[in-house]
Amino acid sequence: MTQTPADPQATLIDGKAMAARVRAHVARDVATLQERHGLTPGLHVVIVGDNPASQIYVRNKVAQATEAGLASVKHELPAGTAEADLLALVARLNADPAVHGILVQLPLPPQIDEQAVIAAIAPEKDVDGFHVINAGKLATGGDGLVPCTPLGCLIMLRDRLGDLSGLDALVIGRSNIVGKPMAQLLLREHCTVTVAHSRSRNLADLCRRADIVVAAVGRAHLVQGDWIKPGATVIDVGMNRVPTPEKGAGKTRLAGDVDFAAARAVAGAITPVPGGVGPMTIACLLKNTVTAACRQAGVPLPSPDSSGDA
Ligand SMILES: Nc1nc2c(c(=O)[nH]1)N[C@@H](CN(C=O)c1ccc(C(=O)N[C@@H](CCC(=O)O)C(=O)O)cc1)CN2
Ligand SMILES: [Mg+2]
Repeated sequence: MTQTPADPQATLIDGKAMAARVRAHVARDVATLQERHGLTPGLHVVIVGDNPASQIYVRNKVAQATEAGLASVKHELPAGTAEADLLALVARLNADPAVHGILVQLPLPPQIDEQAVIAAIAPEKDVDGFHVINAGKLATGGDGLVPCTPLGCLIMLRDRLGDLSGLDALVIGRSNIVGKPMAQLLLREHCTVTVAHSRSRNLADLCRRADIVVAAVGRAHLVQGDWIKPGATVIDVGMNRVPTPEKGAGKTRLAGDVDFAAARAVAGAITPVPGGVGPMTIACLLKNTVTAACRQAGVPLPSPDSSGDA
């Protein structure tokens, strides 16, 4: 899928369609695991409080896991939950052999230390890939569990570009959840990786050199169309709420970190927001749960593929 002079628009990378393919793959693997080993991967999702966006993400996670054949359970705790009570639930799930994956939805209310909760999850059940053991394995070439959003980005990049070896990749953002693991994954793919962030001075110039741009900085439309190298692949992780006064007071819409319309006229391929990285995040959570279950049960993955497995 290359650009032609008659169609100067970049190819749209359809995260929704790709996520459906990943979920179908997961469902086939789950059916095979049940048939061959009597193993049903179990995913437990914990939500504390009533953040409306988190409620939707958790509902989607549990529904999509159930649809793929996983045993999926939601634990809803009130906003005022004490850290000790959440840690007690995590300890109970750690000890339960039917639970292969544990996810605590972020953000957590202010009385709870997120790092303490992440550290309490057994690393082999940490399907978010946030535990320091999994971060360390990713950084040192081990086979831990990889955070879902960067894993989804990598699957999209591989699908679009095939071998990434030698490409110049710019990751904008240095969070533990996206930017840092994304940079590690791209290094593992033999890219030349630059990590920029909100204080980088020469962002436009760094961007103009990049064959791959992953924007994960959380600033709507930061990346301009004329920063994009012609033909580059642009992955927009941004999920920013911007006001839409034309739709009424207080109304908002979702916007990425990239000026989509301007970048699409220059890039070779680009992810939309919504419908790009977001759906892949949840699909990769299901994929990680199957990986975790196979490792805990000591059975091989039914269909090991090359699409970003850790
Ligand atoms: N424990 C975790 N907490 C959080 C994570 C995470 O990976 N693990 N990531 C985000 C939220 N998130 C998943 O939890 C997530 C966010 C967005 C989407 C998504 O599909 N977005 C849609 C648009 C949704 C909308 O209209 O608001 C899209 O991009 O098409 C999926 C998952 C923070 N917390
Ligand atoms: Mg907090």
